Parts: sequence; structure tokens; C-alpha cells
Amino acid sequence: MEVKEKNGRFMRTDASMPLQVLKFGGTSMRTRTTRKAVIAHIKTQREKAKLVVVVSAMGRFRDPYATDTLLSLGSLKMRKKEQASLVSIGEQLSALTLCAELLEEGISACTLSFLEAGIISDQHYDYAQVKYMDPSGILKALEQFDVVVVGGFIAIDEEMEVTTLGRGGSDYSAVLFADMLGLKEAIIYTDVNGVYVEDPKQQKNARKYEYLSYGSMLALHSRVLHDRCVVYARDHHIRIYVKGTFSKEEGTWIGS
Ligand SMILES: Nc1ncnc2c1ncn2[C@@H]1O[C@H](COP(=O)(O)OP(=O)(O)O)[C@@H](O)[C@H]1O
Ligand SMILES: N[C@@H](CC(=O)OP(=O)(O)O)C(=O)O
Repeated sequence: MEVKEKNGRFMRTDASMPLQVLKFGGTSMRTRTTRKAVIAHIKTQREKAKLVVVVSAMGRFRDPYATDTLLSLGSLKMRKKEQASLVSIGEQLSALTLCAELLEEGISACTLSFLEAGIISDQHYDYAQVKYMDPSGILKALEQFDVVVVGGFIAIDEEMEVTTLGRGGSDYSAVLFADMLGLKEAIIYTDVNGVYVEDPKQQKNARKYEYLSYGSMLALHSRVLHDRCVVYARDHHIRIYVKGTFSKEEGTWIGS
């Protein structure tokens, strides 16, 4: 996969401008109350850098705009392309909602369409392979806004049809955006305070890792991070910090 250059040059006009990629999953985006914690992190990180904020659809099954709720409105008889288009509404709505709330808080924010977000894939609608990435839409938005909110999990094919990166794929989007922007780090916020030896929701006393190698993270087979995210981060030397949205505790670093 390549990062597409615009007019023969990488369009990062102000290379000294600090940039960070943050990702918030469906459990963090679920309600107005949970999003207050999301906004608090955005305010803190915005002091240090301009931000690309990657979001998943709000909540889980039965929440009105969660991915599985949207899928339940469809039919397996629909073409995969139509199913992808249906679920993409969840990420789009989540990004627009957070953007509106950030604006209400006086934060300079915008959202981008999936086309502007610049992840171009093949036509494998439910598990798309990324073909190339074009950072020009995000970079243009960052010239004007402090925070650019983008939906995760979604890409676009060369005929401008929506594709998806596989269930749980917003983590993968986060490292793709980091790489697209030439960054070596992404922060992934979730509803637990890092990566543990066992699922902390099942095992209250589970020990948290301060640090995990990419290989150990993959071997853990937890659902905290999508495998595609970890493999891409390993292959492109991108460190991931997994942190709790609802706590000030230190999280877990994943690296080589
Ligand atoms: N070893 C583990 N360490 C931390 N969390 C784990 C682990 N195994 C499973 N989990 C689960 O992963 C969940 C986070 O992933 P996910 O539900 O996809 O969150 P998000 O909404 O942030 O994408 C946690 O709520 C936790 O229950
Ligand atoms: N909303 C998509 C993508 C995703 O990654 O969601 P989450 O970050 O909430 O696991 C899904 O449910 O598959």
C-alpha cells in the first residue's frame, strides 16, 4: 500500500505542527455522558497537538445507531455493498455527533466524508484491503481546524462506494490514519484501563500490562485491539497506547 502524494509532494504543509491520532470505540461513544469523558481527553490532548479523532458507531446492539442495530435493520439478502453502506451510517453519525458537541464546547472541529478521509480500498465490501491512502483531505482540514473527526472502520473504493475494514476495524483505521500522516504513535481509548492478562470484566483481579510487544499482543487473542491493527502497527513501527476513557490510570504501551 502507498501513501498517495498530491502534485508529487506529501502535502504536510507545516511539518512542525504536532499531530496526534486518538481513537474512541463504541463503548466510549455510547451516550452523551460517556462522550463527556471523550471530550475531556480531546481537550487535554488538544493542548499539545492538532488531533485526528477516529470514532466508532455509538454503543452496542440495541443502542439506536450501533453497528449491530443498523445491521438488524437490513437483510442478508442485500448485496454486501448495501450492507456496508448501511453500517457506515453508524460511524458517520458518531463523527457528526461528536463534532457538534465539540463545537458546542468552543473547540475548532470538523468532520470529513469517507472520501475526504482518504482510505482507498478494493471492493471487498465486508473486509476490504487498503490499496492506498491520500492524506490531502485531512491535511487541508487540519490547516483550518484543531480537531478533525473521522469515522473509523470504513474505506471507499475507486468507484466511491463504501467498504468496511472488518468488524472491530476502527482500531485498524487509527493506525492507518497515523501512518498516512507520518506519525509513529496512536492512542486508542476504550472502556477498560489498558490490556490485562485476562479480560478485566471477567476477572476483577486481572493484572494489567504496562507494556506488551506486538507479538505478545497478538498471542493474547483479546478483543481489545483488532489483529489487523496490531499487524499493521508492527509492520509500520507504530506504537499504540491503550488507555481507559473513564479513568486517569496509566494504560498499556504496545510496541516492538
Ligand atoms: N485481556 C484483555 N484486556 C483488556 N480488555 C479485554 C481483554 N480481553 C477482552 N477484553 C475486552 O475488550 C473490551 C474492549 O474492546 P471493545 O469492546 O472492542 O471496545 P471499544 O468499544 O473501545 O472498541 C473490554 O471492554 C474488555 O471487556
Ligand atoms: N462499529 C464497528 C467498528 C468498530 O471497530 O467498533 P468498536 O471500536 O466499537 O469495536 C463494529 O462494531 O465492528
